[in-house]
Amino acid sequence: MRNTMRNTTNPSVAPAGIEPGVPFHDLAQWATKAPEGEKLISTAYRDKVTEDLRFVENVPGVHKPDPILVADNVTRRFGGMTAVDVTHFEIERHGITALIGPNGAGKTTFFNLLTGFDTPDTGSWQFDGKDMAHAQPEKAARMGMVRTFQLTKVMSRLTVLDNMLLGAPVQPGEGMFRALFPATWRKQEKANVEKAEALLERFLLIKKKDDYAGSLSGGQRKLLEMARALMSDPQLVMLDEPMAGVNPALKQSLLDHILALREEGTTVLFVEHDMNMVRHIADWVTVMAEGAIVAEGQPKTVMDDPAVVDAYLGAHANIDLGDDSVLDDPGETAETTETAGTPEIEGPSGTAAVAETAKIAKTSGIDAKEASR
Ligand SMILES: Nc1ncnc2c1ncn2[C@@H]1O[C@H](COP(=O)(O)OP(=O)(O)OP(=O)(O)O)[C@@H](O)[C@H]1O
Repeated sequence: MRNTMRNTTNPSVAPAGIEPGVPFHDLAQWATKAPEGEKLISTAYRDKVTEDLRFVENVPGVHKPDPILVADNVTRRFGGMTAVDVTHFEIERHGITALIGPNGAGKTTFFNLLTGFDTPDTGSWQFDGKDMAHAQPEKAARMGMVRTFQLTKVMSRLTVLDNMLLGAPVQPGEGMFRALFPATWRKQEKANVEKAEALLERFLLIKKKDDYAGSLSGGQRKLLEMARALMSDPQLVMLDEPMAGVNPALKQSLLDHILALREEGTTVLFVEHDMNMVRHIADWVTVMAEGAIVAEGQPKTVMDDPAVVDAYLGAHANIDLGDDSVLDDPGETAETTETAGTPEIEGPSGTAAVAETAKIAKTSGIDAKEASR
């Protein structure tokens, strides 16, 4: 495997703590290791995934060489309508997999099922070899599987830093642990704050850490939600429409963060309608329509397939297939719904806030009362 991790000022010297060829999993440290003005660039995982997927057949439900998630016969019906009917689905470890398809194809419902936010009528799936079919969101998060939402679920009336701390992994028996070992608990809390700050630094939100999350723009909320998802050092991050509502300036930043995740060894599954993004960063594309997986394969093969374009991408196909300039075009405003710098303290309050906080806290297994303090 070729390793091209390099230090941009002195290519022969990797930053301290980063060994060539050795995956570097400590995200918080990663965020602080790159010297000022430099980027760590590695293609080790991209190379591995490209190699692994090179000879995989482009057929729905195909087996992959090193799957981190394997799902079988997952169905979900709403009344008489079948929203999800997936016979077999695998996600290649360390890869970036895009899940695409027309509106109403069942992508979000499938996400909800896999992460324990909804219950299937039938089906089973294993994450890293462990059965997950009945796992609640907090258990899924503890096991290394976290997600973000199409409409961000940041807590408007909590500070940016407190939102980050909601994503910190829970300590087993936290209440008693805290009472019996206050010093150890304080040490853990300090470590969580340090990790949160390092991630905020990396996601360019550190200056906002004491601001209410409600004052962030739409794009910044997406960044915050992604940063919060990383607090538990997940192995698999599932992003539901990360680009929706993000202005072009922040799109590039989001793309870079997703690419960086792969190079740290994190597996990414994302739902997206922005075909330009899919084509730029996906190692593998899976197409859903009417609840089923109807095509999957190498991005180029799938996205250039006229049958897929006509039948499944529909209205989204003409946006930017083949048009690289969309990412850089500052004049593109069609998807820009964010209002950078405009305070918009809305969102949950009172009991609604507590309920909402509890829901988010559950994804990381946090005690809800603690989260809403
Ligand atoms: N809670 C629900 N009750 C009833 N029907 C639902 C529910 N959630 C989803 N559906 C239906 O299930 C189908 C799949 O919806 P889903 O949101 O999963 O599609 P999607 O592919 O994510 O769409 P989009 O790209 O627009 O987000 C749709 O017909 C939707 O109306």
